[in-house]
Amino acid sequence: MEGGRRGEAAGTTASGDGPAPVFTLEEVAKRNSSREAWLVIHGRVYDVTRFLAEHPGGEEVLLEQAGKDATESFEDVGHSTDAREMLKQYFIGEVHPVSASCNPQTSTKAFWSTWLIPIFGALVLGLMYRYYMVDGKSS
Ligand code: HEM
Repeated sequence: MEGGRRGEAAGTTASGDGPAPVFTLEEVAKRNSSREAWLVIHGRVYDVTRFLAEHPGGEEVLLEQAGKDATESFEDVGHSTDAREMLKQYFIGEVHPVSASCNPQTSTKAFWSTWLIPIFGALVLGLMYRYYMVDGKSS
């Protein structure tokens, strides 16, 4: 496959064994131009610089996402299995877990799921308990 050959020829750093390099979101954010374009998809960092001109969806959309977490846009397009396979060629490392949790996008989501929803659930349960207990006693 042509795509595979290109990936190997460029000697992708993280394709071998051993732990993958870890990057913070700040490091990724600096690579946001056609000179150097990195993006994050599902917590993994991809260097798409040499893919810009080849992307079937165009260079524009990749540059728009460069330096950022592109998971949502990548998934919204409904990329094929082939496209997902291609990701491997551009993989350069993982996102630092702490820097990822500082990402305003994900941390807002984490806040809702880890705190607000359980607190709300507990409140509803508490109210229901009170309501039924009081009701039960009075009748
Ligand atoms: C390294 C990451 C990416 C790879 C390897 C990739 C690969 C591909 C491939 C192979 C296609 C052809 C259709 C398919 O097979 O699904 C495609 C289409 C497309 N991609 Fe990407 N893509 C990447 C990231 C993105 C991102 C971040 C966006 C942001 C919006 C995007 C937007 C699109 C669009 C709009 C199309 C055209 C869909 C169409 O015409 O039907 N892609 N991509």
